[in-house]
Amino acid sequence: MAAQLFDTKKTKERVILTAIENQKNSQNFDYAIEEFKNLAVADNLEVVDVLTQKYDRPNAATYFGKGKVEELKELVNAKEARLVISNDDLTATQIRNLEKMIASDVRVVDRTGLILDIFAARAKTKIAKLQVRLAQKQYQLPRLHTSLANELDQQAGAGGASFTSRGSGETKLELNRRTIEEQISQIKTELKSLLSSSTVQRKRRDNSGLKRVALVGYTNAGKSTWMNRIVERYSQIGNDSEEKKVFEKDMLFATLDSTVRSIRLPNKRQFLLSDTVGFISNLPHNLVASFQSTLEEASNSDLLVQIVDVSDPHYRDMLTTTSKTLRQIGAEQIPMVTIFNKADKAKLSYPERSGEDLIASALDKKSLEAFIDLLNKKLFADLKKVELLIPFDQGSVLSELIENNQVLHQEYNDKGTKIVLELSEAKIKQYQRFVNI
Ligand SMILES: Nc1nc2c(ncn2[C@@H]2O[C@H](COP(=O)(O)OP(=O)(O)OP(=O)(O)O)[C@@H](O)[C@H]2O)c(=O)[nH]1
Ligand SMILES: [Mg+2]
Repeated sequence: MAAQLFDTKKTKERVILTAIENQKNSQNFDYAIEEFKNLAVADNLEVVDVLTQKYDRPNAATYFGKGKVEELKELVNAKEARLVISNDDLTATQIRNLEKMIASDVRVVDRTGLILDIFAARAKTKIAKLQVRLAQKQYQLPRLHTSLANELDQQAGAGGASFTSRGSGETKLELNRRTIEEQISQIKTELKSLLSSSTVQRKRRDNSGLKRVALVGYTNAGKSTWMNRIVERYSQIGNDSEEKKVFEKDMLFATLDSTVRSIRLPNKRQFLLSDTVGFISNLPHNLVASFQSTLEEASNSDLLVQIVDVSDPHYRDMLTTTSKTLRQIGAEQIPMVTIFNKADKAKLSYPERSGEDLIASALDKKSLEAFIDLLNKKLFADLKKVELLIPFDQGSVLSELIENNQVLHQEYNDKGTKIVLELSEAKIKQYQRFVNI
């Protein structure tokens, strides 16, 4: 990847981006190009030009039409680019043909390859690194062709081939196919053993019965920042909240793994909050396991909190991308509130509530309170007020109830302690025998 290969050289790979505008994407085409450019920049590449063509169906052999490929070739020479990236996925044939027609030392890759490259640079934990490597291998396999095979000859056994690296080894396409297949099965085995001993599993098996809230939304919207502000203020264990913080940074895909934290509000209501990987259009989510766990996290929630950067002129497109992704993963039925974040930057007044929405800034204390207020209303709407009578010999039940719930009223009679509190249906069932009727 760019980061691996060029960090030492301190030069950026010069790249030309290419895209086809068709009936389907023409409405948001400008935005699609901007998003594409941002991805390239996130991969430490220097975009020297963008070449587009209006075309309803990409050419099966060369993606672009013949004339356009000529134009691309001239542009590559004029701008001294060594890399061409297509906004659509390319087949092995298209890659091979384009590389042949442009120049032998120019690499052609596609958007999915680019996203995987960014992921490879961002992955920090051993599991995340292996997951991305697995995705890269699975992605390479059907796209294997001679020049990639050369590269793999040199890289076999190393930490995963990046598309900006080049080799000049002997071509052994079949051998390389088998090598990749073996690497895939090795990575899978390694991942399996790592995952079985990791906390990821423990989290999945969580049966605390606590409600789950997932922060979702477009990449760089401020999800991790909200997570950290909430953890700082309301984390279960106050003192080590520093340790519980997640990585927040002004970059695409700062977060690659989902993280779950237990939150306890001053009114004793508790829930699990998860920070997830950011969305972007045409996300290769079936490829990357870290996405799958994120998406699982989102689709197993009781409430989604969508964060959107309202200071971005394209925030409406970002909302559309998020709803499309949620639909794809079958999470569109889960109740959702939307935080129009970075209101400070957008110079809007905040915090301001409108129905299920909140205009807010993650940097503002009042916004945090408004957010918690909204959460309280949405997440705990199913709580019912009940009166329980706890006999005196059931002291531990009473203390557990007091510890975990806000007690609205408490008094004693000759049979035991009478308390009034709000409980979920499930909890009412659990304490059915104490319900005072
Ligand atoms: N001005 C301003 N900046 C914010 C606000 N919320 C977040 N940021 C900044 O936005 C950048 C991105 O924040 P993150 O929390 O990392 O965003 P994310 O949604 O987790 O991004 P990914 O993990 O990359 O998908 C950081 O530099 C934050 O400091 C806000 O309300 N106002
Ligand atoms: Mg994040």
